[in-house]
Amino acid sequence: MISVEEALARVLALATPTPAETVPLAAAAGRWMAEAAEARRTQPPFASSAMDGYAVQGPAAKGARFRVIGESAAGHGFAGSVGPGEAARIFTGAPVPEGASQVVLQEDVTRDGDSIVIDTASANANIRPAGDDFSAGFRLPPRRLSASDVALLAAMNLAEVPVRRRPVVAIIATGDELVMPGETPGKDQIIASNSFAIKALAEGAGAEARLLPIARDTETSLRAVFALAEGADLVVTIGGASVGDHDLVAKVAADLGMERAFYKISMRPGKPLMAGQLNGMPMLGLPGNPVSAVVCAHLFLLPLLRAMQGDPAPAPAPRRAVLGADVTPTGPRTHYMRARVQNGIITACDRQDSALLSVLADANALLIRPLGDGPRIVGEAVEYLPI
Ligand SMILES: Nc1nc2c(c(=O)[nH]1)N[C@H]1C(S)=C(S)[C@@H](COP(=O)(O)OP(=O)(O)OC[C@H]3O[C@@H](n4cnc5c(N)ncnc54)[C@H](O)[C@@H]3O)O[C@H]1N2
Ligand code: MOO
Repeated sequence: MISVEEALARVLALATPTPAETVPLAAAAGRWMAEAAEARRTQPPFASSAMDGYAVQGPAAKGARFRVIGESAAGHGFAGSVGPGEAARIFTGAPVPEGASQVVLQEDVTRDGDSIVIDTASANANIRPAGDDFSAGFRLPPRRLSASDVALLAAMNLAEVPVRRRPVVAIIATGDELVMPGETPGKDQIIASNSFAIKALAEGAGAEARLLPIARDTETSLRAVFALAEGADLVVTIGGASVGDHDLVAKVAADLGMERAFYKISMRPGKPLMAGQLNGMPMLGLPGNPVSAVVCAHLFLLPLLRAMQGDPAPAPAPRRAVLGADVTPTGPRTHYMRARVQNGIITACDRQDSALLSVLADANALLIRPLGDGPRIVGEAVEYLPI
């Protein structure tokens, strides 16, 4: 069995970035940029008013009087210039007229016909200089686009953006015991659940996920469903990864030409994970136990999907918290304990069986217990991954 770190390195070595495609900005949130973006203009392009008020040659002293000679509104600047003793009515976002150096808030003046008198003096200019936000040529390095990023790209006057094509993930649940939610299971059957978590996680990471039909525990059925994965960028199987007589995924994948990167990791849950390259496409064989599949997805599938979209640092980033309750020593496998973290305090869930979806759904973190770690007590610092 190899370590989690070694397994992650081998999984990431399977990643090839997907090709770039150009999408309209309105469809770009959540996508990974394929290259840096460059601002086509300066923002703001002119010195603009931060307030509604009067543009004057400042600083305007208390009691000073100015004659209002024009108006500058957003989208309609004042063509003239403001001299000593003169003011232009101005609104937020409007260009500051030539000659003006201060915008006095309208709340701080009394208007008297064509004049204003300053009631309250202020040192604030209330002017945003040209280029205060960014200048033409400003570069946004490649990253996964947030809502704020797409607004920034819009302000940079970019209508579309080159991004990595969404990796297409084919998800294959395996097992004679499985039926789809809503169907009527036979007396020995259960509902396929893992596939929905894996699909949701993959989509959350920017992938396009396809749920293929459930493969039955026969070589023929598995082969048939593997064939449906053709054209995907990544194939993920769930279950059938262990050593039982009906665990056929490794055999069928090998028969189909999978070059194995590894099988089995010293981690808990998730020991029987397999990974490799199947006809030029990376393949992850997740264990069937629901929690094992989801833990493996957080640790390996999501980093792989990030790497396929060009993320230069795709590995999970552990955070730190202090223990809210004691934990017992770990065994010979790194243990990813389902846990709840709140306000920097993390507490492992009472029950850690890898079949318990109700516990997983209650958890918001995986408490990382290094293999061979001793007992840890309340207040000790530990690492965790948010889930
Ligand atoms: N003799 C041994 N037995 C097992 C070992 C071992 O080392 N020696 N490892 C155990 C560990 S650890 C795990 S994890 C499981 C993994 O088994 P498989 O990957 O072969 O998964 P299955 O046997 O197909 O299923 C396990 C469990 O999960 C349920 N399952 C499977 N797929 C789904 C799905 N899509 N949705 C919901 N539930 C699913 C399945 O019904 C089983 O209950 O092996 C241990 N055994
Ligand atoms: O390693 Mo298994 O994944 O304990 O349930």
